[in-house]
Amino acid sequence: MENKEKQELILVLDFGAQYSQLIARRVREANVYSRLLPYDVSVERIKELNPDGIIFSGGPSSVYSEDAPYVEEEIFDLGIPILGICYGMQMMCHLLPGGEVEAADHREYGNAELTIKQGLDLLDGLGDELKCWMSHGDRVAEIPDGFEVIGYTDNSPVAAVGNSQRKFYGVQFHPEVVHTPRGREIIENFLFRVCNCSGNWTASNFIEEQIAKIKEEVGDSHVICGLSGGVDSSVAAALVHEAIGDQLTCIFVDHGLLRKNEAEEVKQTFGQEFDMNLISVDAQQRFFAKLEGVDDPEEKRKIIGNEFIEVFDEEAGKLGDIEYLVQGTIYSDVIESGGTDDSATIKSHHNVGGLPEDMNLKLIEPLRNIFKDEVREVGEELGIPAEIVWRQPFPGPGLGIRVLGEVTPDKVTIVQEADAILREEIKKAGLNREIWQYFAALPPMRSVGVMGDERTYSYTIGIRAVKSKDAMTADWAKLPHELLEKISTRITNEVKEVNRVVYDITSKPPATIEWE
Ligand SMILES: Nc1ncnc2c1ncn2[C@@H]1O[C@H](COP(=O)(O)OP(=O)(O)OP(=O)(O)O)[C@@H](O)[C@H]1O
Ligand SMILES: O=c1[nH]c(=O)c2[nH+]cn([C@@H]3O[C@H](COP(=O)(O)O)[C@@H](O)[C@H]3O)c2[nH]1
Ligand SMILES: NC(=O)CC[C@H](N)C(=O)O
Ligand SMILES: [Mg+2]
Repeated sequence: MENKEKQELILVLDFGAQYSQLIARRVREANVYSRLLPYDVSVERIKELNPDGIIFSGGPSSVYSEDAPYVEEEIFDLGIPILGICYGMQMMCHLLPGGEVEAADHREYGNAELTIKQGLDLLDGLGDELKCWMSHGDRVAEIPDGFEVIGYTDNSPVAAVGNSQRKFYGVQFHPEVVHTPRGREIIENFLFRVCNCSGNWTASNFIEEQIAKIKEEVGDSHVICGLSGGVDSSVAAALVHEAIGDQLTCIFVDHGLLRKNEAEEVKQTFGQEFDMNLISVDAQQRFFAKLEGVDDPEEKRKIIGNEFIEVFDEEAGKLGDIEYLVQGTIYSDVIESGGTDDSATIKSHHNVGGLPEDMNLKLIEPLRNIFKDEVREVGEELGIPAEIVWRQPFPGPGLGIRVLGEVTPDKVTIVQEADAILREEIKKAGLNREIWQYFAALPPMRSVGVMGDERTYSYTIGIRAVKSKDAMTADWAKLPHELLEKISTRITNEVKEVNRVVYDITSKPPATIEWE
């Protein structure tokens, strides 16, 4: 890869701002690859990564408070351009000689009008006045030696600073949020004028590069992947398959708790269209057998999780001689688990349900540094069908936690049928990409109804549809009444064992998204 164009890289150091991820996204939207790292990443590590520029995010701290987070000061000696945003600018000014930060008399939240004194690369081409968005209580009182004030607002005499020689810049406002309408241009100025990036990062470049990397690492070894048909594992598998073809074997476990037609779709797409080595394990009997008579949700989850590992382990064992395991770990997984960069030999990893330690496989996680929507972009570029790329998240235990109480094959069928109708109608209404997750659940109760002059005593289906950003909190979706009516009518007409449909109007918290 020596003669290949170097992949440009911008590091975003996170000081705990709400918007850190957004900064990283904005950079990538300009086709420059970016990574978010904790603020205390060592200068050694930064040198290794050799970025084209560094952005310091905002953050809740004040630079003069006792436990304020700082970078190692040697970072300023690397000759790498730096942009500090809000806290990031304050910290830079505080650490560099001559600079001083103090609590401001007036806090500034919301919109402000920036007057640009001079462009100095960062603000070039933006005119004299700029709408910007502020959220701060501290301000830069003295700028560091060699710096100039390049913009100010009514409340902030120092709202933007720069040292064009050292290529250090700071803005008190937030160019990454939409409320700074021309913020994108400021970020682009930093990337293209200050850091001299060319913008060479796209989904197809990413794919090319990952393929080269995987080939080099894997050599002639054999690789397995737990394929769920979900977005992440599908895209990871397709990418690795593109790299090493037949050396990859995917293992798909049909635990009988999948959605209607899901098993067929996965086999069709990956086994036939992609022509991957796909072992599809029909494990329905053994899952149902283990779940018989169990109605406690936690116990059910444990049983499903354990059985999963057993099946997976058995199949991997049969293949013998496997050196690597592909996982669809994505950036949010890494951030959530506070993980670091270097993938190591695994022990038990919850992501594939906790693989046994003695499997001792090395991990391949090609999606580790990208976001869900970028994963989807890569998936589209790889030619994975839209139904899979745009699929809503689906929990590992599947319908096992949507049939409340004891799980039986009959009950699973009821949920599958109702869920298929719900999905069809939501899609027809054009809401499928807008709603985070929507599904049917079957409570363990019956109620009385009347159908065709006959008394019925049948099941109730609960419909859940939520909007969310990260599944940590969720709002119930305000579906149009006509749509709900259609769904209800179809379910009671077409799913024989159901005589009542209810809509879940609880948010998370206090409820959770799933019912178990
Ligand atoms: N039925 C299954 N067969 C094989 N592996 C599975 C199955 N269900 C889950 N897995 C493994 O567990 C991992 C975690 O599942 P998870 O639901 O978090 O991700 P996903 O299914 O790939 O994507 P999504 O989050 O979009 O559902 C998957 O990436 C996959 O490797
Ligand atoms: O892979 C998974 N394995 C699980 O055991 C599991 N339980 C819940 N979920 C999904 O996580 C999100 C939040 O769900 P809750 O609000 O119900 O906790 C929602 O998107 C849920 O669908 C799971 N995903
Ligand atoms: N949004 C920020 O980064 C705030 C920085 C600092 N805490 C201030 O109030 O000025
Ligand atoms: Mg899934």
